[in-house]
Amino acid sequence: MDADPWTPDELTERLRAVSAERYHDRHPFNVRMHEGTLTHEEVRRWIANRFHYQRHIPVKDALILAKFDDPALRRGWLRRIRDHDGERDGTGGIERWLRLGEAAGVAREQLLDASGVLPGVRLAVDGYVNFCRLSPALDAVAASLTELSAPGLMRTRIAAFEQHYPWIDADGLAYFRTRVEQGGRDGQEALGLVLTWARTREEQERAVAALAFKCDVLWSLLDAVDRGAGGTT
Ligand SMILES: O=C(O)c1cc(C(=O)O)c2c(n1)C(=O)C(=O)c1cc(C(=O)O)[nH]c1-2
Repeated sequence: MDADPWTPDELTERLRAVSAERYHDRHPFNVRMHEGTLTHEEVRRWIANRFHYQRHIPVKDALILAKFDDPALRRGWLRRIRDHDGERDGTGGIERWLRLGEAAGVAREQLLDASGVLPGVRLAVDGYVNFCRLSPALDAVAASLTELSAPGLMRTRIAAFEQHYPWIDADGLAYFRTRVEQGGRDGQEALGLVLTWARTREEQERAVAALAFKCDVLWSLLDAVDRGAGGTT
C-alpha cells in the first residue's frame, strides 16, 4: 500500500530540512566570502561564473512557463522573466549583475562572452536548465524552492561585501538588494504551488528530491569556482 501523504506542514518541514542541511550558504567558498578572506581574483572569478547561472535563470523559467496551461499561472511566472530581463535594455537583474561585475573590475564584455566560465559551472547550470526542461511542472517549481533560503543569504552577503570588500563600489550591490524582496516573494509563491500540487506521497517525495537536486547544483557550482582551475578570471 502507498504511504500516507504528509500534511502541508509536514511537507514544508521536510523541504526546509533539505535546505537547512544542503543549501550553499554553508559551502566553504561562501563561508570564506562571508568571513572576508576571498582575494580580489576569487571574487571576480565568482562574479564571472555566477553570471552564467544568472543569465540562464530566465531561460529555465521560460521552459517552466511552457508547462502551464493556466493563463493566471503563466502571467505570474512571466514576472520572474521580467525581473531578470527587465522591461527594456539597461534594466533588470541581468543588467544589475553586469554592473556588479563592472564595480568589481570585470568588464561586461567578458561576462557576456563567457570566457571565464569554468567547465564544472557549465555542467551545473546545464544540469539545472535540463532538469527544468525535462521534468513535470511540480518538480521544476520545487527545484526553485532554494529561493526560500536566498533572502537570508543575500542579507549576509550585502553586509559581508560592505564590511570586507570596500573596493567594490556599493552601487554594485543593487542586484542583491533587489533579490532580498524578489527572492522571498518567489519562494513563497513556489511553496504555495508545490503544497497545492503535491498531493500523494510519491509527488511529495519528488518535490523534496527536486529541492535536494537543486541544492547539489548550487553546491557543485561553488565547488568548481573554489577549485578555479582552467578559467581565465
Ligand atoms: O546568490 C545566490 O545565492 C542565489 C541563490 C539562488 C537560489 O537559491 O537558487 C538564486 C539566486 N541567487 C538568484 O539570484 C536568482 O535569481 C535565483 C533564481 C532561482 C531559481 O531557481 O529560480 N534561484 C535563484
